[in-house]
Amino acid sequence: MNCRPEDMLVYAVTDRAWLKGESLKDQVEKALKGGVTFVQLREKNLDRRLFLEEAATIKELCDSFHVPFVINDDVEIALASGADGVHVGQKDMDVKEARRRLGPGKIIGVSCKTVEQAKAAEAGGADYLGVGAMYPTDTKSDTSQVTVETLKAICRAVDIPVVAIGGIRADRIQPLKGTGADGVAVVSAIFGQPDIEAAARRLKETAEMYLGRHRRRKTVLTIAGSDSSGGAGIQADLKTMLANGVYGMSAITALTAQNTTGVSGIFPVTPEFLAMQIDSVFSDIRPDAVKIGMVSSGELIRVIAERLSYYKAENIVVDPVMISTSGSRLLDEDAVGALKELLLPMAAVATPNIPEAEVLSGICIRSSEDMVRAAEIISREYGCAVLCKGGHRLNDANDLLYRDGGFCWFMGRRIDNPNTHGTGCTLSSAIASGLARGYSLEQAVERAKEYLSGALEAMLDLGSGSGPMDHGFQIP
Ligand SMILES: Nc1ncnc2c1ncn2[C@@H]1O[C@H](COP(=O)(O)OP(=O)(O)OP(=O)(O)O)[C@@H](O)[C@H]1O
Ligand SMILES: Cc1ncc(CO)c(N)n1
Ligand SMILES: [Mg+2]
Repeated sequence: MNCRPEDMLVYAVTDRAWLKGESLKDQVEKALKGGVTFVQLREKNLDRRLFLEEAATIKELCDSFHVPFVINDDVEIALASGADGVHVGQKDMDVKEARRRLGPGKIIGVSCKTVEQAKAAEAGGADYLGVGAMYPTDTKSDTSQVTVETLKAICRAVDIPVVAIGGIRADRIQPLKGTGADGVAVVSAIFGQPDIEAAARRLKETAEMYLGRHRRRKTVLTIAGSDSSGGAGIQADLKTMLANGVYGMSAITALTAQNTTGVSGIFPVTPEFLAMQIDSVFSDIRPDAVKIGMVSSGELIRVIAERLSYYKAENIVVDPVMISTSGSRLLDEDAVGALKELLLPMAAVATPNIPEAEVLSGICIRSSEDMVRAAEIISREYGCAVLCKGGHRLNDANDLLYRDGGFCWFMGRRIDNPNTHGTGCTLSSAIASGLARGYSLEQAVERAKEYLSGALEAMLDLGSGSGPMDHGFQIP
């Protein structure tokens, strides 16, 4: 599925009729600042050259806000502008033909009024449905109304996200509560308002109030050590998960007596007790993703691998913690083999720092090229994606993701902050949070780096050593 329920929450459809002298770009930017989660460019009579120009402009803007962008009806403009997809009506191009032309990676939305139309659209490959008109609307005069009961029946009948559309305003959202709709698509309730940004924000708050509750909060389990100073380990993980919009849970592998200057003691739990913690969580609240941090011994690693395999855990992020920022060994040397053979093959992604990547790959890393080679060796050897983190480099904070034979760089501006305790724990937990919420690995890494940079830029300065970050920083 290329789009997620949360993308539908506030779906803005443009309408040139509301421009009133400002550009469409300015209007859409205000809507994006107000928090709209999806944008559709709808043009019915615009010259095609201008249509394409407008589409390319809005696409660039939406990309900068990480908001999906589709074109109404016109597949060719969608392809030419690089839009994320199209939205087609019942009288427009058939969804299967649209899929044939757009390919698997694009979003296709389909307008529906009945359960039969909805099921046919889903079967044809639609990624979401637009259902309406829920109320009388000026935007589309030739459309009949859909009842709340029909909307509810459609939401029950399909698994793909559903957005309600047609004459919707903030004061008309409450009747949609409990239908299962994932959000509302609006035109004049945003673009026809004097303060577009404020209108978008009010719609989002109202939609979250009445429609957000049925979308289950995503959950993430961290299996890691406790850092008494709160800057790394499960403490950093849980703070990071909260800040990244998921519900965090923890199974503790070891207690560490630790602060910003070092680790003065490690008290591992027994394998039996670690298994009990994992079982307690999975038997009651299934995690949508799992982050594995500090695991000090091979026997604890074996228990984790066995339990996660039993539960068929998904979206596993393995942070191969070996040495703390303060230089203390956190993984027994004889456990490296178990980590490689048992945990890496289960991982959606492993996130070694440079020293850890050297241990796992067996090569020295002195350059960007070495980072690529090391990540490739680990990825090919253990079958997982590998994000080789660049925090230990001097001039930048670029991280290298290697997966399926290809690689890409995530550029990071070097932040002049000596307090980097827990950066690795924080990044891997933020990645797990993104995977739990349905982002792709690349999107999850990008959002995680954005979060981490903000938490570093907050310049928290605690302790006499390399201090923790400000996890309370919220990304937009
Ligand atoms: N000074 C910095 N400025 C910007 N980003 C940084 C900085 N230091 C680290 N990072 C980023 O933080 C993330 C973690 O990288 P790092 O190499 O610090 O991991 P780590 O050594 O495993 O951390 P930890 O010591 O917490 O285990 C990476 O995305 C890296 O690019
Ligand atoms: C408990 C714990 N896990 C991970 C790290 C890595 O920084 C740390 N310092 N402490
Ligand atoms: Mg680390």
